[in-house]
Amino acid sequence: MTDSALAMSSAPETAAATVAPKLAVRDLHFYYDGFQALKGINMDIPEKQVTAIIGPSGCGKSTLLRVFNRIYAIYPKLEAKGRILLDDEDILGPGYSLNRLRSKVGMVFQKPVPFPMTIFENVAYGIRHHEKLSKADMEKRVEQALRSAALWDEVKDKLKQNALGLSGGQQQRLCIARAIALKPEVLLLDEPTSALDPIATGRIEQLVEELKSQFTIVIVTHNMQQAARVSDLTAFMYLGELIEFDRTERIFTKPGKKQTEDYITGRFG
Ligand SMILES: Nc1ncnc2c1ncn2[C@@H]1O[C@H](COP(=O)(O)OP(=O)(O)OP(=O)(O)O)[C@@H](O)[C@H]1O
Repeated sequence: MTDSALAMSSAPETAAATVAPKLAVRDLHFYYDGFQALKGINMDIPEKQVTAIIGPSGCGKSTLLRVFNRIYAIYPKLEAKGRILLDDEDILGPGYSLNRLRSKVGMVFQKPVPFPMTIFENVAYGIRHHEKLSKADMEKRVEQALRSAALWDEVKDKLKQNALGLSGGQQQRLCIARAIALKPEVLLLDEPTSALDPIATGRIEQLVEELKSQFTIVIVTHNMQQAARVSDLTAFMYLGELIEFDRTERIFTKPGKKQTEDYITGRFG
């Protein structure tokens, strides 16, 4: 990110300046086997707000999102340099265990990927990995997660049915329920509606709006209207750099950079 963009992200008019950052990204660089996909990213992601990441294909949106829960950690040739502070603690540091990170940062992918097991088990499975709950408490927790994901009413009478029998939109809400059942603090959504029809998309967008009172949400989207509808802040990336990061309203009405303006007006990308 350039100095001026960094200054902009901490300007008084931005939400980032008025709400304490939940995630603070500091001079982040990322390499795929020597190829640099992220170049010196700096940004403050505020708590309990929705931050959208937009930009043309290949600009590094998904890479940035994935670094937030260190998905790359299992591949030896991928490397992140810099710091990402979650509540002031560096999640890239050697002392921060993946298990701890995964309990604090949940992720939902582009294509809904339910496990081939019952609807109930899909949500309970991850909880068991992190906590030992009584049967009654587990049932309560699963119900709570399904309610928060706006799916309970549709599945409460078929919790023992296989999750693969749900519609695509229901499967994606199940994946959101699975992520929030672990009570994360940050929820990462990687193009969560790109495989869904407009009605299912609308439900997920409404859900994002509801969930932001409980979670800090970061969403990668190709769909600029979606970013404009659901997010409080928008980050525009291009070729691995964070070009501009500001309140969504401002990005879409009065962007500070020509590249941002060209992108949102459809002149490139
Ligand atoms: N596993 C990988 N190995 C090597 N290079 C990769 C890998 N994944 C992504 N890249 C490269 O890193 C850059 C950023 O990719 P990334 O997937 O983060 O972009 P994106 O903005 O999310 O794109 P899209 O909108 O198409 O999903 C691209 O140049 C891409 O080719």
